[in-house]
Amino acid sequence: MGTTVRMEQPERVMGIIRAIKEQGVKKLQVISDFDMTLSRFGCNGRRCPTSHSDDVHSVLFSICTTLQLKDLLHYYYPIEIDPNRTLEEKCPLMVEWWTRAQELLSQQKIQRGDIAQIVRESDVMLRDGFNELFDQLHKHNIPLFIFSAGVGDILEEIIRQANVFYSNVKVVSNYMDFDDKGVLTHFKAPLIHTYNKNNSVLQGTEYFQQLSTRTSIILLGDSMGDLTMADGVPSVENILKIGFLNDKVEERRGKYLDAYDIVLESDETLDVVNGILRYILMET
Ligand SMILES: Nc1ccn([C@@H]2O[C@H](COP(=O)(O)O)[C@@H](O)[C@H]2O)c(=O)n1
Ligand SMILES: [Mg+2]
Repeated sequence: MGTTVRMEQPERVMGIIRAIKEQGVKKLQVISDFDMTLSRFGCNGRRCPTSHSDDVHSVLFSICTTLQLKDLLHYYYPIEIDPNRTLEEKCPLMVEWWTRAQELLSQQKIQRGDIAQIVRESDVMLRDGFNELFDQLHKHNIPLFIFSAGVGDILEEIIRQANVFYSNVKVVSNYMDFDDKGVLTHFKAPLIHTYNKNNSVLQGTEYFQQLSTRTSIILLGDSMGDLTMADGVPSVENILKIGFLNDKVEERRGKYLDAYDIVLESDETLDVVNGILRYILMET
């Protein structure tokens, strides 16, 4: 299926991009979701796994756990993306999903040192064009904040194995906690799920405060929950929201077009993002 780029207000979008360019690279920061935004949604006709590893057939997980994680995914994921349910309905169910999945993972006696193997065995893939995105941001000293409800230890290892975990990349996510023998016992608080990716889980990080001069933002997400990721930025002047609409495209298009400035349908690449960045970074 071909890729489609949609915008409800193309003139407004051009205005935001021009304003970001005029403000200059020193004012820019990128805030991005990880799973299904920086990583691919589909590969070879199948769904790619997320950093939760529900679909990873790791020799380190019991078959029973793999099946239970899959059952959870099949039950809760349709709720997560249901455009007809309210946030009030979804939030407690998301907490339930994350809590149950984290408990299952915590029973697996995963060793800190196993994470690299779990990632190597997994089919998780970054979107085509990830090298250009990470390299350009690093070259121009543009901070990249990855705000993910996935598993931080796994996603950090994914970008490390892709050789793009540069010094300008900061990750906030759900992190594993290990005992003194390096065995996973539980996950650290706060629990970050799809619909609480906002300032409420960033207390104490001071990340956005340190970047208070970076008032131009490019926000990348794939969920309606990703739209609040920049809420903690003190004084936003220009924000360009780019949304990957990966699944249930027809049903969700209307809401995505209302919320995101640019909506990318069936696009497994970062080409549009890279094209916009190239234009912004181009010397005039
Ligand atoms: N057990 C779980 C729980 C959630 N997911 C998916 O992970 C995504 C969250 O990560 P982001 O980087 O996108 O914030 C979310 O969209 C869930 O569908 C999962 O795969 N397994
Ligand atoms: Mg996502």
